[in-house]
Amino acid sequence: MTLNTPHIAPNGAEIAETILLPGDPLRAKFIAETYLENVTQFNTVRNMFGYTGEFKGQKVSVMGTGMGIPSASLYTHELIHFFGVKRLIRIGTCGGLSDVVDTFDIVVAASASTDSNFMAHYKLPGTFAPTASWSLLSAVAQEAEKQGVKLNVGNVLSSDVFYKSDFSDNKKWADMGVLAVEMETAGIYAVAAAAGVEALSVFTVSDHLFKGSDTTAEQRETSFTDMMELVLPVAAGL
Ligand SMILES: O=P(O)(O)O[C@H]1O[C@H](CO)[C@@H](O)[C@H]1O
Ligand SMILES: O=c1cc[nH]c(=O)[nH]1
Repeated sequence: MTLNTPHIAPNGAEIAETILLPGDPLRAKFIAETYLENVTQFNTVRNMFGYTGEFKGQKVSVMGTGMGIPSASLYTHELIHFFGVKRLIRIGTCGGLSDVVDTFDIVVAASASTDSNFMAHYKLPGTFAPTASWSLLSAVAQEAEKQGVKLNVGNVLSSDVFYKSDFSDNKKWADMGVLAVEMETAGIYAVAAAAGVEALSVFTVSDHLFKGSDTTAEQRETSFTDMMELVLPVAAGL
């Protein structure tokens, strides 16, 4: 039976139980073309490209989520509930907030604060704390140790607002020890938690909101490659 949803139409093509989720669908295409073998494209709806291939013989999918919690939570819901995805690894960019983080560092979200109202729809009798899967987080930490890669593991802010009307809001999150800002993780962690599946977000710091960044194309390329080399063996369960 071929199952399609309003936003994902594989027409019978396989989606792996583990999926990498960049925000940008063109980045999903680049990852499939650069790192995976025996690739098939499983989604083109709204140009939110999705692919399944193999990394060292193990099936892995990769698909864009778009930007923001409404978009990312919609795709992760469909991937989990209609296509049987069990492990979701967001691979994104983020803006550095904390002093301990520098541009091009790798950040791993152990947890995600948010200014979004998304959690309200769960109607919980309190405040939900979106948290990473320990098995994915510990696997990435072990892989980083093996590769000698430095990680910044902690809380990130998943914000609904890229251009804040009051820039000092960023400082308030930084003062709470929040490492970096991005726009999807709290929603992805909540959707995964509600479904009892695993999720983790890993980022490269593309800019720092309080430190000047004088960056080169080569540095950007290297930091992306470092993140991919860290995450791919984990996604493939190697
Ligand atoms: O690089 P991606 O994964 O899209 O992530 C970050 O970049 C976008 C904003 O430019 C937001 O989606 C934010 O979360
Ligand atoms: O969401 C994001 C991503 C990168 N840089 C930012 O400042 N915000």
